[in-house]
Amino acid sequence: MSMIAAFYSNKSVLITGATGFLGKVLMEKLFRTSPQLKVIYILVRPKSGQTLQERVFQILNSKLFEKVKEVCPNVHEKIRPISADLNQRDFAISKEDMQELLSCTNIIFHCAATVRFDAHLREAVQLNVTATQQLLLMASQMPKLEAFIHISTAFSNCNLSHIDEVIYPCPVEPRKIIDSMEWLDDSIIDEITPKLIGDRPNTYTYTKALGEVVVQQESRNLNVAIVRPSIVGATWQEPFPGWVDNLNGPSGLIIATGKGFLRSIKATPMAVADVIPVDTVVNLTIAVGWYTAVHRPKSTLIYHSTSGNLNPCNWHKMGLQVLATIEKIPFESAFRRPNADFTTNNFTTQYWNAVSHRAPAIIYDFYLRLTGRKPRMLKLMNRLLRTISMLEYFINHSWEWSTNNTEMLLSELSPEDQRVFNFDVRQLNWLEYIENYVLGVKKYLLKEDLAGIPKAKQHLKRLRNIHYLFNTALFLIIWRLLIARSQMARNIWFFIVSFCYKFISYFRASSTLKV
Ligand SMILES: CCCCCCCCCCCCCCCCCCCCCCCCCC(=O)SCCNC(=O)CCNC(=O)[C@H](O)C(C)(C)COP(=O)(O)OP(=O)(O)OC[C@H]1O[C@@H](n2cnc3c(N)ncnc32)[C@H](O)[C@@H]1OP(=O)(O)O
Ligand SMILES: NC(=O)C1=CN([C@@H]2O[C@H](COP(=O)(O)OP(=O)(O)OC[C@H]3O[C@@H](n4cnc5c(N)ncnc54)[C@H](OP(=O)(O)O)[C@@H]3O)[C@@H](O)[C@H]2O)C=CC1
Repeated sequence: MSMIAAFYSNKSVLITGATGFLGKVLMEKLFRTSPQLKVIYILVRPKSGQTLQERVFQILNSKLFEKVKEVCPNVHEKIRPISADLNQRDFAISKEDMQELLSCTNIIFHCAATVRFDAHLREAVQLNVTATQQLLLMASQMPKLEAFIHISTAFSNCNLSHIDEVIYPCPVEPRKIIDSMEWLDDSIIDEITPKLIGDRPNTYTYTKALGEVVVQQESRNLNVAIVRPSIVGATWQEPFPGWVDNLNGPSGLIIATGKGFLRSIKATPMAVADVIPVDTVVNLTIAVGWYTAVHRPKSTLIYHSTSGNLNPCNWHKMGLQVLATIEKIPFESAFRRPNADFTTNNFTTQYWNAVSHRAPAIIYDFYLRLTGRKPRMLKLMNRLLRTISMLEYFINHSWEWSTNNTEMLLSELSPEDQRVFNFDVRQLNWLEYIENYVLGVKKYLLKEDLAGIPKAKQHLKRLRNIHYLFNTALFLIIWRLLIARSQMARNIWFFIVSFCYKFISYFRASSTLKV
């Protein structure tokens, strides 16, 4: 029997961010491996016109939860959604709910965050720093609490190239930042943001670093641990390979490549692509919860959930495998034939953005206008290029993360736990993983049926013919213009024609001689 699974039986777990990508997989795994778990409280806000119950219902009825329902048929009774908004004071939780949380919670997994790279500093501080501080305050009033697990990111210190499993100090104290956000107006915050974030690329990584310092400073006598995942990708094995449900990280770029929108990207091909499957992160997180509660380490331990130092893959290999898979399993209704390349400097990037991204979008918009429809492709392309410019930092740098604590934890697990909560990334076969990832993007994100593959292939053939036709027409037009206007072009043309004529005549003559 798995010791970790047994540990979670009869426990009351509190998860923030349970409706997010990582949170859903965490909840699924906890229920599947510990069906005797007492309850999972999830802090949820109503969203997109859906009530809490409707949101939970939607999650439980998704494909991700199919296996759970087999082992834990009453799973819906064990999820207790609590109305909460982490941006509000006391999270806007009702008194009764707060009382229940304070008196019953055994383990907290704090996953909620804003992961947007362009979030305004005030918004990012509120969710990634202030809410963490408030949650710690709440946790300190929970008599039954055994462990508080905070999910951060491996990029919280991306201004360094070698990152250890320690908390690095921030030049300005998080408390001062929290206070100043309350009285500074937006224009002043906008002005000081670049100075505060320094050599980090965005407010996200900066506020996640502040969040870690808050965890260290305000954890009092709680058992606290921090998990730092790198770029979280689709599931590797569980509950099934390739599951993904949002566009973050590589997923959006895989779609953009497969649909033929993204044809080139500025990247360092040999830089490490530190992607980590979401189920690996979740297995580590659950094991960290167990270890922190049972072994009560004296200090806050940080665990890196990264792949680069144990089983590295680079962007070149990843890109090639993405393209190879898309060729086998094409996406439907592609805009152009998928054929992406890496550029390495600003000039070639700008050139290919103009020629390969914006020009076809302008031509397509022209076609839409001619056929009486509203042009939309250039707008879409500009948004994609803006998104890519924000991700570029992460595909043009390499980092080294030490994984001593993660490896120590792996060695502490029984063989059964190592199997059930496998986070040994050395066993990951990248080519297989990427293939399943692309397939998962097609099935679960784009919701495309595999029966449509022959039609998608047919569409790509049509696009190839249009491409050839377009290039031939373009060549003929340019040639016609040149011939009409330039004596030199005419001379070159006559030289080529006479050269070809002589060449053919020579071959004819030599073959006649042989006969
Ligand atoms: C030799 C040949 C080789 C061949 C070569 C082949 C080459 C081909 C290669 C093939 C691929 C190989 C893999 C390479 C992947 C590398 C990825 C690295 C990522 C690392 C990041 C992780 C680091 C840190 C990890 C962490 O710790 S944190 C988690 C990560 N956090 C995020 O990833 C949030 C990012 N996003 C935002 O920050 C917001 O999205 C925002 C951008 C502000 C826009 O924001 P906004 O414009 O306001 O609006 P949105 O609604 O958000 O989006 C607006 C529109 O863009 C769409 N769209 C949103 N996203 C994405 C996305 N990703 N990718 C694409 N599209 C996206 C959305 O569909 C919407 O489209 P539309 O509706 O217009 O049609
Ligand atoms: N995805 C990645 O590549 C990586 C993620 N991480 C970390 O993992 C954690 C989870 O990320 P991920 O699942 O990808 O992110 P998602 O964006 O998918 O999920 C974020 C979660 O936070 C919740 N949330 C946001 N704002 C509020 C609020 N005001 N009140 C209540 N809940 C709120 C969201 O709820 P709602 O559904 O209502 O919006 C959602 O459940 C984060 O801490 C992130 O920093 C770390 C490294 C990489």
